Amino acid sequence: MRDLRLHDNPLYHVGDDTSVDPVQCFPVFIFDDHDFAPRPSTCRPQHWNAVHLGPHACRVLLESVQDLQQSLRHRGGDLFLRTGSTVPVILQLLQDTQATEIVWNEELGIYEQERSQQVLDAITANFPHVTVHTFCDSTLYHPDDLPHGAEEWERYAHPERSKQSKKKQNKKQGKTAKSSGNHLFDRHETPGKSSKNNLVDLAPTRFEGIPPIMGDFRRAARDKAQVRSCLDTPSSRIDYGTMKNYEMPTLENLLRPLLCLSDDDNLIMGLPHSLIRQVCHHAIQQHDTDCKDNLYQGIAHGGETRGLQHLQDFCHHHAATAQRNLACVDNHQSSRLSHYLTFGCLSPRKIVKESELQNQQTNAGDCNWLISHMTMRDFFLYTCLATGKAFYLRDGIPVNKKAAKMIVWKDWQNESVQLWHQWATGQTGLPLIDAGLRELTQTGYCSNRVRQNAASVLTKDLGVDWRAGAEWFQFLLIDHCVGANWGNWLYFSGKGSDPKHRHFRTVSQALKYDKDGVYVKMWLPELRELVLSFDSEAYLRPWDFSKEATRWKIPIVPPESQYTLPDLERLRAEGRLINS
Ligand SMILES: Cc1cc2nc3c(=O)[nH]c(=O)nc-3n(C[C@H](O)[C@H](O)[C@H](O)COP(=O)(O)OP(=O)(O)OC[C@H]3O[C@@H](n4cnc5c(N)ncnc54)[C@H](O)[C@@H]3O)c2cc1C
Repeated sequence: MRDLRLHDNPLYHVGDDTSVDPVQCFPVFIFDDHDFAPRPSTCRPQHWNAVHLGPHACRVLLESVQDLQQSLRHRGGDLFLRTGSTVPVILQLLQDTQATEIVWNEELGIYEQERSQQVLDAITANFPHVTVHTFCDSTLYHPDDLPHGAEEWERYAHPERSKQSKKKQNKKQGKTAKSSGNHLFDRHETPGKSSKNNLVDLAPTRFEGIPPIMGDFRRAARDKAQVRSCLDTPSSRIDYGTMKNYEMPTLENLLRPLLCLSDDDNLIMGLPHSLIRQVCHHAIQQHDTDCKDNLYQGIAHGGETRGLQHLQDFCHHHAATAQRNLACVDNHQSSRLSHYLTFGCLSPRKIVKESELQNQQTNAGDCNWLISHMTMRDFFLYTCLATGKAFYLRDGIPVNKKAAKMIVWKDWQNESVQLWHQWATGQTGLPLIDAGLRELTQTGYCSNRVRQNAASVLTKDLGVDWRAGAEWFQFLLIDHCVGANWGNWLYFSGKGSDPKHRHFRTVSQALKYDKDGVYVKMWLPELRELVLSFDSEAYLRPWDFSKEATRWKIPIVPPESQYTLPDLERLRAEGRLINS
């Protein structure tokens, strides 16, 4: 599901280095029912449901599959579509095609890995002669190229420290696992599996010793691993096979389990079915809407073809002047590449390659930030793999344990459920947060700045279990990716890898990153109607503007807690705080 592209995709190069005859190939995509149907939520299993793939992500997925099918058809092949449950579908396919090899790219997440294991076990049991190849192709660095074992990670993350204790290390070095080199098809056997299979090793034990701090990870990964070169589009040696194909499902079809929720069904994240249906309708409306018609350019479509065009355009015309820190970003201010990466319509190596090309052409570091963000993304993806199930625990994996202890989660009682509802539906009274949740509901996207603030308020101000926020984001985001979403939630809730324990003061953030109030006005029509002021600050903290204050809802957290100390002092000195 996360490799919907032809460029830089090892699936289309299997056999390049071995066989003489062309390889017959049947590219298949399975719409697995489990991805679209409600399942128990992680944080309130008895009462609430969640879904693996929300409506906006479904839309982008469908567009990406459609695009890939078109591209394969242009090459004389096809993308064969199936629906149902992955395991029986694959067994049936092996039966129908009499294939001797099967290849897939791994999805990076613990539950995703469990599914992959189930498929592997079923194949081993039913088709012992079939060889399985698995790849890990959604990260910048290949897992085989990263350091192995705690000592090697430490050595690359802290070369200075390591030099000092070289003597000590030399003794131990014999015990350190060896890196497996830099070959394209290096893979690790999973112990106990048939030796003919070529399986990439993504078990948590493989990543033992991975640094919990982002800077350390990036340094070690950069210094130890090379970014592998991009593969061309499919090998010309592929002979596309033919078999029965099925119709592309419609988005309505995929969203049926959500569109048909009834009173007997558990609520998705405790929220009314009407809201869930509303999100579905937004997604359906945006399907095939041309983003150029959209004033805000907020609708992002899926597919490799669009992804490659957008990447080129962004790197060459906008990356140098991008302002990704703002609350309101269109697709010139921030790259808007995340949904292409999520579904594998673009490979991270392709992004780095295009960035380097632009850097060379301008002899400047226009795209350095983008390259650096690809290693940041790897940090979250690999941390997720390394952490295993602890990644989903309420108390998380804090690097700053002392500070993490200060965050106490409220029990799920009436008060916290109400706070949760207000936050999730964009009714907190804090314009930046409410605008963010509304934008997410309608489009499936909001900027990194807004995501950070929303996470900080829910966890550090309201004390609501971070996993509820992560699951609601999982439902809403077009670019949902387990490592990036859950990892960032852990980070900003104070239960993850943020050593500084950042606490965002949302009003001050709005004063800095949405200073003209463009963003909040765009997403909060009621604020626009209520506040008719020339002073843009009135939109960012309406309760402090006398006329409007009486009619604007009082924020659910004390407003003064949402200013930095310098802002609070300045505004107090100027006599501009009325209700704070
Ligand atoms: C609470 C929270 C949840 C998030 N959930 C996701 C998610 O599910 N999927 C996702 O791709 N990103 C997630 N992010 C990270 C980030 O917000 C988005 O990647 C970014 O906003 C997407 O917009 P863009 O493509 O224009 O990014 P840009 O700012 O242009 O960055 C370029 C690329 O770098 C990567 N990137 C940037 N920041 C991060 C980051 N903090 N963590 C990981 N990768 C990053 C993304 O692939 C992004 O496309 C989350 C951040 C927070 C705070």
